[in-house]
Amino acid sequence: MFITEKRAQKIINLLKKRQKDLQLFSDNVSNPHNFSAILRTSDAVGVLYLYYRYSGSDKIINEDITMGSHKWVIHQKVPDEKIEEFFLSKKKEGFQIVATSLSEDSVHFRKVDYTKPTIIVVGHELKGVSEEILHFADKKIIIPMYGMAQSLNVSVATGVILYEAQRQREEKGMYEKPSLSEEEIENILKEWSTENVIRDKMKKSAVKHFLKND
Ligand SMILES: C[S@@+](CC[C@H](N)C(=O)[O-])C[C@H]1O[C@@H](n2cnc3c(N)ncnc32)[C@H](O)[C@@H]1O
Repeated sequence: MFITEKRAQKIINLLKKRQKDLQLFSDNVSNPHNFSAILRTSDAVGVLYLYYRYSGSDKIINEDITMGSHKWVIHQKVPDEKIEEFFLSKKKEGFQIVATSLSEDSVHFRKVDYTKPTIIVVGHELKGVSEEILHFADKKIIIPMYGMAQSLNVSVATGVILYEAQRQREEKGMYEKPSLSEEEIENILKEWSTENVIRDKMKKSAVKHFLKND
């Protein structure tokens, strides 16, 4: 074990609030600031799984923006050739696919029941969500816009939608009852405890400690 009991308890408490059936898919959000802000909001709302497609070559996570939150959200890249398989398997697992789309046939984002197993799809800064993924959407949603600009920044839009999901889930008491089983919590805790994440943190604090006492 690389962590103290106190820290382990803190992680367990966090995992008890994680909403394993509220997931996010980032369809080629390409600006690391945006992607990192999305990760940070996901952590705040209790999202455990964030999937993403990314074709850029830059590092997609900016740690100055995530402020460490990326360590507590499981983020997995889905390769292009696995997109279809990914969404078909999510549907099979019982997830509704809710994709953002600035089109006229989209419904108001608050008209969706986010207490159901849901995967929310947000899209590229210029191109939006790809047709390929819109094809799998059970619902298309829009945040009403009353200004001059046609759309919101993608990380802002994600925050607005995720906090509506959080509001609905809070109302239903879904943060009071863990969605992860004890076994799942134990496995994630084990993984997070031994991952470089925590070892790095320990190393950093050890370095600080040594520096102080130098
Ligand atoms: C800047 S927008 C993309 C605009 C693009 N021209 C389009 O038509 O989709 C980037 C992403 O932010 C999210 N977004 C921005 N404004 C939104 C809104 N009003 N409703 C829903 N999603 C929005 C969506 O995920 C969108 O794919």
